[in-house]
Amino acid sequence: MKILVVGAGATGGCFGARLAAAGRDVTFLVRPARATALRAGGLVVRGPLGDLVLRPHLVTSAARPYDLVLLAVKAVTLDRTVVDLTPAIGADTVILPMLNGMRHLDTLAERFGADRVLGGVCQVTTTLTPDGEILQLNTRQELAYGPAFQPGPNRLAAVDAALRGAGFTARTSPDIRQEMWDKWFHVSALGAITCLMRGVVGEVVAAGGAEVAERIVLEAAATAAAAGYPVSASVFDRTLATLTEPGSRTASSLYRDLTKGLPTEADHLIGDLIAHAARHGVDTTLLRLAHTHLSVHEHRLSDPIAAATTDRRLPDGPPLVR
Ligand SMILES: NC(=O)C1=CN([C@@H]2O[C@H](COP(=O)(O)OP(=O)(O)OC[C@H]3O[C@@H](n4cnc5c(N)ncnc54)[C@H](OP(=O)(O)O)[C@@H]3O)[C@@H](O)[C@H]2O)C=CC1
Ligand SMILES: CC(C)(CO)C(=O)C(=O)O
Repeated sequence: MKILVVGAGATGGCFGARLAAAGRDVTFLVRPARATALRAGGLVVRGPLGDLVLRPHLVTSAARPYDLVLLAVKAVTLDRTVVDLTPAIGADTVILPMLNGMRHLDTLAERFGADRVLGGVCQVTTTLTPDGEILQLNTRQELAYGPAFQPGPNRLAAVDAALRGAGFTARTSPDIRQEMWDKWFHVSALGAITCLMRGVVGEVVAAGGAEVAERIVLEAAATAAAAGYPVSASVFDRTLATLTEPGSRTASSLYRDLTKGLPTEADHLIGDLIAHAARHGVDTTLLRLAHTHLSVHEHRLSDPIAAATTDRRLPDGPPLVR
């Protein structure tokens, strides 16, 4: 099975490297700057499971169809990426997105047809270092997938066979939409509290923020329930425990992007959750606060004037109040 991994970043680089190291036929679609870096230094994955250095097969434009496309870009570049990967989609291509959130499923189905789109949940904690290496922050690496729409791709069994036995847990899901909502609930709540407070979980808890974290978890859970995807008690409890654990260094990719000064998936993750909540009349005051906070960051990235005026003092003048 010919596999195209789109994006050799924190997730695509990690799972793609494992697949390539296991002998699968893997090509990475990357943009030119990433291609240059990977040609110079190789694809490097470091972490508690051991280090891996590969000379991956790279293309900077897709010239032919593949059997399986593993889509591993951030939502912020999704629109551009679906254009770039169009030549890779043939009559029998199956697309497995690794993005957090849900909205990308509709984007992919509208562009390429629902019968070739799988839902996917990617359980890994990885980040790109300034050198472009992939750093795995714990030992969990799991990919779950299943039809996102009915009827689903008829090649699911072949996809499953290609992904299994490559050094990470790969499994089909009986209800991938619920699993995606579970992950979305978790990552949005975690992203909201850590970004809002600008700290990892342990720092927020030490500052007295556990109650705020719990209220954010309740808002996210109420939204999932109202949308028809209630999280189970065990998913709820695990997320609440993760977000309120004293001393924990846990954060999310949303927080890592914010603190690195990068564009974030705020709209895709928290904005879209708020939109679902609004449709069902669910109160999301704290999620909206987090979204506003992140939107200021996004605005500042795209507006050089706002960025340049960060340090401007209030002009001298009469006092505003007595
Ligand atoms: N990191 C994590 O721990 C986890 C992340 N996720 C989710 O996975 C998704 C991907 O995140 P992550 O891997 O961390 O993101 P990264 O930013 O680390 O990687 C994305 C990669 O996509 C590349 N890219 C962007 N546009 C294109 C394009 N048009 N063609 C080819 N390559 C492109 C970028 O390359 P370039 O260098 O050119 O910008 C970048 O290397 C997100 O939705 C995230 O929420 C899910 C689970 C865990
Ligand atoms: C589960 C978690 C929080 C792991 O990093 C994640 O998916 C993310 O950071 O985007």
